Amino acid sequence: MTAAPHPALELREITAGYQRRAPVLRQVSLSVHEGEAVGLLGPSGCGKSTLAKVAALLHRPYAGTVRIGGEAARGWRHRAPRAQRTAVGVVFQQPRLAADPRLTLAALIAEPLRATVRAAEAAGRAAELAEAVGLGGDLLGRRPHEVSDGQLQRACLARALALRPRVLVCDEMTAMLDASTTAALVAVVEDYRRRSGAALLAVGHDRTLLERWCDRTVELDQQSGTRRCTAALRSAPRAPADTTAG
Ligand SMILES: Nc1ncnc2c1ncn2[C@@H]1O[C@H](COP(=O)(O)OP(=O)(O)OP(=O)(O)O)[C@@H](O)[C@H]1O
Repeated sequence: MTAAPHPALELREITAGYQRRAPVLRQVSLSVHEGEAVGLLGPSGCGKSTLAKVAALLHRPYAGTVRIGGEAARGWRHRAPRAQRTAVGVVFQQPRLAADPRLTLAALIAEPLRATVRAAEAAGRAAELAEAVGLGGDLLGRRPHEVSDGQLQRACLARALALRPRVLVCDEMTAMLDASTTAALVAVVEDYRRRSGAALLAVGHDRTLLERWCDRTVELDQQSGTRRCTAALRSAPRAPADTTAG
């Protein structure tokens, strides 16, 4: 009998927030397996983005364990080992806050590659990634303020995929986008997942989208009576018979 594979992403009993005595998340556990897509829903302010940041090794929890591919996180933010940092790609809701305004879209996409490959190779790969996310070559020389939110989000997704992450965290990636751009970006993520077997944690408010997109959804609940919301997870399977993003 072979042992069950480690989840691609495992969050175990995570307690996290911004004040140790009143954490936003209390002992929240969630696993996402290789090739699996999990949608994370819940009311505004209950801690979805906080959990996403913990999963992306960008926010250190007060307690609990994060495992990427079975290996416990060995640091947070820039102190995380490069191999662990690059194993998780992340796309945020607001591309203008996430993207360095000084960089062209080409440089933005290529930046994560520059540590490992020569500039010319990084530029070539950035052009391929841009094409994969539907970003016209004529836009690659522009800076964030010269493109739309949807175009900039496409560049941010291309950047997140540049190092071929084993886990992709999309924190309200499509919240600011119209239906056709949403469908296009979901299709890019799905194509990447199908080819790579990567795990997806997709955070959002759009229940219909996440129930169609993901294999299952989990819900962070707000417990009434607490000053801050405390999370408990409920799980639901994918909506039947519908596998495409609307
Ligand atoms: N940097 C911060 N410093 C202090 N408190 C914060 C910080 N970021 C978030 N919070 C608080 O932590 C709680 C959870 O925030 P979080 O952004 O994780 O919620 P969310 O479920 O993603 O909300 P939304 O759906 O509105 O995006 C909120 O009460 C929020 O005000």
